[in-house]
Amino acid sequence: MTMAQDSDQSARYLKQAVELATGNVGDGGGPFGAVVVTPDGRVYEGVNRVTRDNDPTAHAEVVAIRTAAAAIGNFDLAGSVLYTSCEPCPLCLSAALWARIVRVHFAADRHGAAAAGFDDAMFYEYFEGSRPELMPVTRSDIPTSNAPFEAWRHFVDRVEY
Ligand SMILES: Nc1nc2[nH]cnc2c(=O)[nH]1
Repeated sequence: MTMAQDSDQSARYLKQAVELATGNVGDGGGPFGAVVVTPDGRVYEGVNRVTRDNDPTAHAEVVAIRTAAAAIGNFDLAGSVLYTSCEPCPLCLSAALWARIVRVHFAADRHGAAAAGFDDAMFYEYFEGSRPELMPVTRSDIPTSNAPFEAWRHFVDRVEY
């Protein structure tokens, strides 16, 4: 594929993600949509389902990743590209990293989301270290802290991910 064809395809999938996001508003969901495209060209869609499913993790990108992984029958989406209507929040970025997504394209950014009342930009500040008060995280190192990892290392049939 030439670079021009590649960028045409990117524009098409990004437009698809934005259309999903806009359509999702009328369906009672948040204004976010996403598309996962696998290396062999299969396309999986996701829309934000947080309020409809009472699931705070049901961001469009996470829904698209879950849909793709379930359809393919593999938790590893290596080589797949994620197109999303809005800059992925830290949750969605983490989901993409765990899925081994190779690249992310987004349309609107965290500031556009903030202007619409969403906390994406604030959560970035938390991860950058400037808003620790948002959610303190503390460690208690108990005697069995590492027992689960020891069990994992010794389990010969483990499926690594
Ligand atoms: N990128 C993104 N940001 C969000 N902020 C709130 N919901 C979402 C979502 O589904 N996707």
